[in-house]
This record gives sequence, C-alpha cells and structure tokens, in this order.
Amino acid sequence: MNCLLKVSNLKAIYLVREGTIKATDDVSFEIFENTAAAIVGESASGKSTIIEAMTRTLPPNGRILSGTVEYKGKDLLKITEEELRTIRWKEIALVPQAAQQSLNPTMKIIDHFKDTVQAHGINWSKDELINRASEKIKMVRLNPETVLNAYPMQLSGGMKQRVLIALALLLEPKILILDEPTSALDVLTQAHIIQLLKDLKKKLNITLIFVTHDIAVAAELADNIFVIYGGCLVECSPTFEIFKNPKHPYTEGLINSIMGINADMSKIKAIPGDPPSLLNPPSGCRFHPRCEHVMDICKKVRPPLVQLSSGTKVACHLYEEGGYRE
Ligand SMILES: Nc1ncnc2c1ncn2[C@@H]1O[C@H](COP(=O)(O)OP(=O)(O)OP(=O)(O)O)[C@@H](O)[C@H]1O
Repeated sequence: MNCLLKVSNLKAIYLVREGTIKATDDVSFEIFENTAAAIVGESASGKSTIIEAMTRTLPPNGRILSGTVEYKGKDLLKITEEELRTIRWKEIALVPQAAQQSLNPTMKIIDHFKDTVQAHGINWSKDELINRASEKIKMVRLNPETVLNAYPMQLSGGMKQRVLIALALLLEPKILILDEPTSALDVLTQAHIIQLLKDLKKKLNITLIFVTHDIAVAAELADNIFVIYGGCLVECSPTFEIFKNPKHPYTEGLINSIMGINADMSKIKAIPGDPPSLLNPPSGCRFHPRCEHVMDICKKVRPPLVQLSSGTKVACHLYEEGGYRE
C-alpha cells in the first residue's frame, strides 16, 4: 500500500493565561492511499488539534512546536502559504467540525460554490460552475435544482452536511479530512452520511481521514483506527484487528463502553475516572491514573509506540519487550 501522508512527531499546544495546553504530544502515523482512517478518542482528547495542526488551520493561540507532515515529498508544515493554498482544496480538503454553521445564511448554496472557486483563482464560466456544482451535489445524493438555489436555513442538518462534502469535493481533492462528520445528526442521517462516504471513497478513489468520538462510527467506515488519549496516540491498528484484539487498556475500555441495540447491559463497562487535564497532564503514561493494569513505570516513563507482531502499534508498558502481554 502506498503511504500518501506521513505525520511524524507532531507536537501542538494552545497558549492560555494559565500556561500551555499540551493538546497534541508527539503524534506519528501514516495514511495509506484509498483508505479511510479514523482518529478516535473522548471529547477534548486532542483529535481536532491533530488535523488542524496537520492542515495549518489552528486557531491564533495554537502553536506547532515540532513535527513533520509529509505529502508528495514536501513537508506541509514548512512550505510557504502560497504553496499551501494550492494544495488546500485541490489536493487536501477539510470539512471542519460544526462547519454547517459556517454556511453564510444570506448566501444561496450556489454562491458558496462560486466563492470557493474564486478563492482559488479559478476562472470557470457561469455554466461550467453550475455544471460542476450540480455534479457534486448529485454525488452526495441531493437534487441540484432545489439545493443550489436554496439558502442554508432551508436545508436540514443532514442536507447541509452533504452540501459541505460536495463543496469539499468541488476541486477533486485526493484526501478528504472530516472533523466529526456525523455528530449532531440523528442516527438514521448518520447512517446515510457514513454510507455516502463509503460510496464516495470507492467511486472517487479518495483517501478519507475523519475524526470521531464514536468508535462505532469508526468501525463502520474506517480501514484503520488511531486511538488518541490525552493528546497522545496510544494505539493504531486495522479496524478488524482493533475490535478482535484491542491492545491498549484505553482502547479496550472504549470498545467495552459501546452500547449496541441488543447489548447485554451487564457487559457494558464505563472507563473509570475522568479524562486528564492537558494543562497539567499526568506524568509517564497519561492514562495511568485510570488504568487497572497500572505499574510503577507507568507513572514515571512515557511508553513509546511499539509495533507488535499482529501489526498493531501500541504505546503501553505492558507490551514492551519482556512485557507480560506481548
Ligand atoms: N483555541 C483553544 N485554546 C485553548 N485550548 C484549546 C483550544 N482549542 C482546543 N483547546 C483545548 O485543547 C484540548 C484538545 O482539544 P480538541 O478540540 O483538539 O479535542 P477533541 O478531541 O477534538 O475534542 P472534541 O471531540 O470535544 O471536539 C482540549 O483540552 C481543549 O479544551
């Protein structure tokens, strides 16, 4: 499989009055062509920060301290703003979290397409713009005749999410990044969006990276799952492997806390304790205060990400050489 995007040792913080929020700490992973990768973790674990750092869209108080994001032989963190502008949308498109609210209520949907094209200095005639926008709107299974002339308030949440996906596809990117594409939608609409993304990936040979707090959504759509805890990558594995044989105690906890419709309630187990403060994160392994397998070393030394024979990568002292689980 071809590695399309390689993130290495990414570290990002937010500057706040009280100090620094260590939101992404030394995160490394690879994204393979034509696959879907899910970045999964609890709320405030640093998932959005990873994709905002990767795409250089952090808010003004965000800072990238170190790391590289390699794409086609270039480090996206080092190229000029000008170079980055040519890659954004045309090669890598991002649908941010809660982007539905970013649709301008006073502009028709077609004008959002027009703005996107103008922002990238592309000179399409009016007819060409309408044709291309219609094609993308059809791809997300909406009717261009009604949707392109509608204002955002005339569309449901699920329709707006489809419009945003259509907009992101307008310049035919190779990588589509989506932050929580299904949150704030009812379960049926969620299922439709997941199916739509699966179909688009197949039809367009596009690579998907998406953020979700819901490991069940990741199970539906992702080929590979990256589990984030307290700003750190704790496990990365093919989806089937992670569900068959989760390695990190936090991943086990996430999977055990899924509530299926036919779930045996006695088997559902919440992870004890609260997510860590990223202002003053715990020493050593950030999960140690909540871990039922905690050892002395976990409190002092941060576990490195190691590759196991199954192909899974895990950052946990239980799996280091001589560790009893491996
Ligand atoms: N602009 C900001 N200024 C200060 N702190 C921030 C800022 N944005 C995010 N944070 C903090 O950084 C940490 C990681 O936030 P992030 O949004 O990346 O997490 P997340 O896993 O995507 O959460 P969610 O699923 O709730 O969106 C959190 O502690 C959050 O409060």
